[in-house]
Amino acid sequence: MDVWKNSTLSAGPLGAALDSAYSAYEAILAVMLSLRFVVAYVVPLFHQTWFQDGFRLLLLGSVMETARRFWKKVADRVTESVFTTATFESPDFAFDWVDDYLSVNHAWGFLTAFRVTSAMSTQPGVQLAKDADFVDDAGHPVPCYEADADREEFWRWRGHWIKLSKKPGVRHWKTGEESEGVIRISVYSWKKWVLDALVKEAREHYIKNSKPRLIDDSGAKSEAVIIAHIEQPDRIFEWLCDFLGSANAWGNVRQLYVSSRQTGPSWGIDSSPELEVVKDEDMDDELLERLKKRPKVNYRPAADRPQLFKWKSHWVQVTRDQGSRDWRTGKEEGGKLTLILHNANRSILDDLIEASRVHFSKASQHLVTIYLADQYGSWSKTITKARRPLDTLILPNGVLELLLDDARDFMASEKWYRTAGVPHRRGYLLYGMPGTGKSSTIHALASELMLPIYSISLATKGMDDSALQNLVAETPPECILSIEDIDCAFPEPRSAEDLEEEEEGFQQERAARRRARQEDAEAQGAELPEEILDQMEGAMLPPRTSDVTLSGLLNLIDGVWSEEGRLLFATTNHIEKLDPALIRPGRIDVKISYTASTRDQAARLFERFFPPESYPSTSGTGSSADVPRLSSAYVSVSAPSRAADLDVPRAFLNKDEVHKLAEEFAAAIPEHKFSAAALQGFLLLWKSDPLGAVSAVREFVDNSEKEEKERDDARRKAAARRKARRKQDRGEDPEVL
Ligand SMILES: Nc1ncnc2c1ncn2[C@@H]1O[C@H](COP(=O)(O)OP(=O)(O)OP(=O)(O)O)[C@@H](O)[C@H]1O
Repeated sequence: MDVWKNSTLSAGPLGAALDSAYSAYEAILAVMLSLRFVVAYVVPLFHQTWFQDGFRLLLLGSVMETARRFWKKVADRVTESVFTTATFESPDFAFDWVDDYLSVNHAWGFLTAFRVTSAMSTQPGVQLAKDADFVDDAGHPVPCYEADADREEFWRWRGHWIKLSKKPGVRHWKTGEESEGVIRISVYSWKKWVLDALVKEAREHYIKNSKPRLIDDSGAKSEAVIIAHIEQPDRIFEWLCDFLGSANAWGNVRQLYVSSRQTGPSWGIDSSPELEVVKDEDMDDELLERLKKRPKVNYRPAADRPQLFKWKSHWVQVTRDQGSRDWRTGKEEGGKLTLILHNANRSILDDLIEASRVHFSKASQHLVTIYLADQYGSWSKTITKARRPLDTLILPNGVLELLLDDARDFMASEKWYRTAGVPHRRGYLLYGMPGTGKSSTIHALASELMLPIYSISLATKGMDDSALQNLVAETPPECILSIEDIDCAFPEPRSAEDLEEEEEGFQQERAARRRARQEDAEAQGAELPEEILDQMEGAMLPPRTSDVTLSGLLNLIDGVWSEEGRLLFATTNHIEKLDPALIRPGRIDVKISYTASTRDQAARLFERFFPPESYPSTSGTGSSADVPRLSSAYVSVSAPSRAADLDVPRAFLNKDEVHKLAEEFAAAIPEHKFSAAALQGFLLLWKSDPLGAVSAVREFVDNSEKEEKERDDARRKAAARRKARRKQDRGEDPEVL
């Protein structure tokens, strides 16, 4: 038939008939051949006993297999109608609900297959009570058994038989969150409500009692949670750090940074209080006492596994991502906190942030927070100082009251400003010689008005208009914006000689200012590290000019960002350098001049230092230990010897006596000669001996005047030397000095 197949001719009806006939013939032939084969070879086999047995077995097997299949079909049908089956897959929350519920209710009681791990605080508790310690008393991890049911398990729940199986999934390396795990539950009941009730109960149990499994912030569960990222140096970062510390959120943190520096926010991780110094034979009592004063150890959580803590019955997961650290100050920048609320209700996040704000404000109500600007335009450093009572400032009568009333009135009249179409801003300029209380005034006002201070020093190297704009844009509506050394924005063309001279004067001024700040902090029992002092004065090194322009400053004052009820305080030691446009009314509304102390101020300062009924009426208790520390600053003043016997009861100076001493002290001080800072420095030397202070004040004045004269002479000589050098350089004949 190949002929037909390959033929290009059409076969036609006759061809087709012939073809069919031939096919039939072939089929008959095949059947006959098969029959012949069967008769010849197979039939005889049936006479063989072994074949008959084998055949019977085969037949039986087929029948049995058919019956099994039939039964399975029937059983599946019955199961489908009688059982309710559910599958739970991780990382869905439903997996955790039932996983936890089954574990807690010992549903896997007869199971013999487990996955055993050293306990992780994140997983639902098999054989572990919730919130149990996951390490033993010696600090070693305890084992944790988890069901690994590759076969089915039966469990009786509320009168129903339940068939269980579980395939544990894969764990996330960091959070322990599980994925690809499967739990299958079949309830022997066709009523779906039994399964429903089980799932509901498991869910409720999980929400009420269980510590949730940590979750990955990019994971599938994120739809059912709220994830919030908070970055440094935002203020909320600081509130939260403080709050999380108080909520013991870092209680179980395992990776810590340990340092003796006390900078940065408080994380609430304290060193063990029960540590005690044990005296040994190499230790005398003095050393023991000294060792007992343990330095504070600062623990910071490293970027570690997320931590879970409960806040108002809500589970909150927090992860800390570390920013970069300044190698010099150890201060961290660009850190991040990620909060995951195991709840999709956003109002809980609002509540949490509000609670942290309130907590922060309460904790710092006796403190003033000062945010310091860096040259990159961010508020990168924060310091807190004790509040400064107004009466610690000795200013001409009425000045403080005026400032305070004005600021209060301004803050209370936002509506008036709006209705009158006047920009709601108020500018104050405090100007005058260094050390007369300008910064202290801002500090005291901030304390009284309970406002944070945002402090920018225009002398900060690299500060420019755009940094200034960024900084101001980031300040909150209610704050004091303090711009120090505002005159730096107005450099004058100066000769090299002027510059050199100015630099010399500046360095002296700078040293005095640092000393005053350090002493101020010490008087409050604090210590200002060098880097903070640098920052407080903007790490100002020559040239003491700024890249900030007049228009930049005017923009700052006039710009839209200034109309939010902020109090602007500008300070300068050189009002004469300021452009009149900057300080015209509307930009600067109140100008206060700070001068060297009058006699009256000196007397008040003395009385503030020595309250009545606190000091013995005889001299001799001056702390000689203080002298070396401060003497370099305020010429040599000899402290009296500690001759008086402290055990002998003596009368204390009463109000009149103190007043009299104050007048005596003030009489020795020339009017408008010494700044309050200078007088304060002197009085600090005698802080426990008012009589000694009075008897030494004349020497102090004489020495100071002498020193000033020497300084002037030295400055004049240096200037003359420079002039002579320049003449020589020009080839002229230098005058002989
Ligand atoms: N009028 C004052 N009353 C009380 N203490 C003062 C007064 N003036 C200065 N002091 C003290 O002197 C120190 C320095 O004061 P402060 O920094 O306020 O001066 P300042 O005028 O801002 O100086 P500068 O212009 O150098 O910044 C502080 O310890 C402060 O307590």
